[in-house]
Amino acid sequence: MPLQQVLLVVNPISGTTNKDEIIEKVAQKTQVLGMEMSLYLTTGEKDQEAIRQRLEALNPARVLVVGGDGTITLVAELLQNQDIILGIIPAGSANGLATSFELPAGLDETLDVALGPHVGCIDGVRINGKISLHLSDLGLNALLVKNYEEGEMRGKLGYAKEVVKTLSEHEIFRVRITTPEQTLETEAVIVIIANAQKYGTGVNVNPLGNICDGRFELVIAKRIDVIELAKLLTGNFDFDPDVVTMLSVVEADIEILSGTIGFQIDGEYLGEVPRIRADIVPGVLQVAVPENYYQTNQLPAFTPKYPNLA
Ligand SMILES: Nc1ncnc2c1ncn2[C@@H]1O[C@H](COP(=O)(O)OP(=O)(O)OP(=O)(O)O)[C@@H](O)[C@H]1O
Repeated sequence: MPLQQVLLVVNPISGTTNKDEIIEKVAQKTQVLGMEMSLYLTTGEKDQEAIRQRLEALNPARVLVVGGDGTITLVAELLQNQDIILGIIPAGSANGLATSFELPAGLDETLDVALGPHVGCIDGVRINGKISLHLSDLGLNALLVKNYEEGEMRGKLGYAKEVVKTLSEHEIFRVRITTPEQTLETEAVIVIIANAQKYGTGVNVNPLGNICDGRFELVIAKRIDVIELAKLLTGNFDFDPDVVTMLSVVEADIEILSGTIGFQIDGEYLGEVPRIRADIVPGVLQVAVPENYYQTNQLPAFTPKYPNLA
């Protein structure tokens, strides 16, 4: 029988983790498990096309990704609706997706999960034709992402500096949100389109979120309010409806009535837009998760789409 193929995609420049040690360990573990590993190092140029070719040539059962959200999203786009499990080895400055799956801290434990038998699913949210797997938004945070991308300082200090700048220059906009259930017109500083619960920074914006429930949430903050922000951060979702509204939906049409506003998908700033349409694409990805993931999160058990791989 041919050996099971594993493609390891590594972004050599993401975060500060030593990638050589990870590559070495994956090589050892796959060998012990009777799998064959191939390595692809990203270059920052035409990586998606190069990975697509390797997927076609190798037909792997799994793709392990070592990088931040950018690299994971790049690979995840190629794995949609495929018979391939994604294993995440977080090694970026933003690891939002890893946070959602509560991956263990140590490298050995992370690899055991990434190569292990437990599989979860991720819904996608299709926004203006692009797939968001995590968190996207209009307004305040998109402006922060833009400022951070354009700023010269990286890391937490650079981020903090841009938070202060962004809070001083953010704008309040008028928005009309139409869902199958209702139409809502309101002022907002941010409209978050949330598939997951937390941003990569650990900020919990969507306590109700489940990444595989066939729905996504809209979190609309009408103004910046310290008390409501503290509630969000501590997972208390008894919001003052005058400040924060949450809607759980399968589709939404979001129109900016006061012109255009900054928009970001999964940490990538995409410019100002007058309108977005979003709808859920259930279970587009299969992801290796820790054994107790479903129990600790009180989620119904997930039956893999391709049980032969689990
Ligand atoms: N070999 C490379 N050289 C330079 N840039 C690269 C290389 N490989 C990938 N990249 C770039 O790395 C970015 C993705 O980084 P990723 O999100 O995985 O890590 P990160 O440390 O969280 O990054 P960031 O701090 O930019 O969010 C993409 O912009 C991609 O073009």
